[in-house]
Amino acid sequence: MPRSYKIKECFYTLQGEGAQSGRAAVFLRFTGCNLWSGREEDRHAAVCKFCDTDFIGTDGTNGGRYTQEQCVQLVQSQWPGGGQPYVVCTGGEPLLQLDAPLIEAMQEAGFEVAVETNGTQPVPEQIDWVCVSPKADAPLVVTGGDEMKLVYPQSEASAQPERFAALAFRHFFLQPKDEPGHNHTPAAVDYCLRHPQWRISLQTHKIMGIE
Ligand SMILES: C[S@@+](CC[C@H](N)C(=O)[O-])C[C@H]1O[C@@H](n2cnc3c(N)ncnc32)[C@H](O)[C@@H]1O
Ligand SMILES: Nc1nc2[nH]cc(C(=O)O)c2c(=O)[nH]1
Ligand code: SF4
Ligand SMILES: [Mg+2]
Repeated sequence: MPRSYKIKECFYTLQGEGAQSGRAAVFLRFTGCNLWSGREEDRHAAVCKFCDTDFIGTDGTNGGRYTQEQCVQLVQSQWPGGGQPYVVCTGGEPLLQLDAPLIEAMQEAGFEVAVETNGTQPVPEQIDWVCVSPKADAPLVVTGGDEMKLVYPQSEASAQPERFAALAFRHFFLQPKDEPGHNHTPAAVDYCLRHPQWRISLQTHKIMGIE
């Protein structure tokens, strides 16, 4: 039996966040995370408490259990043609499942492959774009990449931006934490004004009302 990947959902939209914001992309969302079960009753005790995403199961749009070949076919089926095909692997924590053979198969199909990761798992080196979003109190093993996208604020001292500012990333973003009843954008703006190494990343898909 070939190995299978558990996919929550797969859809075509614009990347809403970070340096690639505005770019058309297929999102491949892997099921499961190592920092939260995904169940609301466990959120208060999770390592990562502010997650905005449902990553349980395989019941989303185009979700399912897929072989490597089926994953590539699914991703290809979402791309409209033209431009540089681009896939963003996210989750949950994609690097619990995404491996070098699947990355290479998507690249052979013409895709540039990006990953959104919490930085707790090693990154296969052939990936084209690495976005790391560290979480307070989770071990950070990925200390370089294309972009650091830190959700701000995280109250814990271990997630202050200063802790990450000297790491080997090309771009440094603060992304205001989306938290019901709070507006964290002014604090993130203020931090960026005082520390020009950092830029703001707004979740523009939420502003636009798209996936
Ligand atoms: C849902 S995560 C999946 C990928 C990976 N597990 C991670 O944390 O990077 C995708 C992105 O959304 C960010 N994110 C999650 N919840 C958020 C929230 N409430 N407000 C702002 N960004 C959030 C994460 O930090 C990460 O950059
Ligand atoms: N449009 C859009 N952009 C995104 N960038 C990162 C996302 C994610 O959930 O990983 C995301 C997402 O869910 N939608
Ligand atoms: S690490 Fe990522 S997917 Fe996991 S709970 Fe946190 S934000 Fe959500
Ligand atoms: Mg999202």
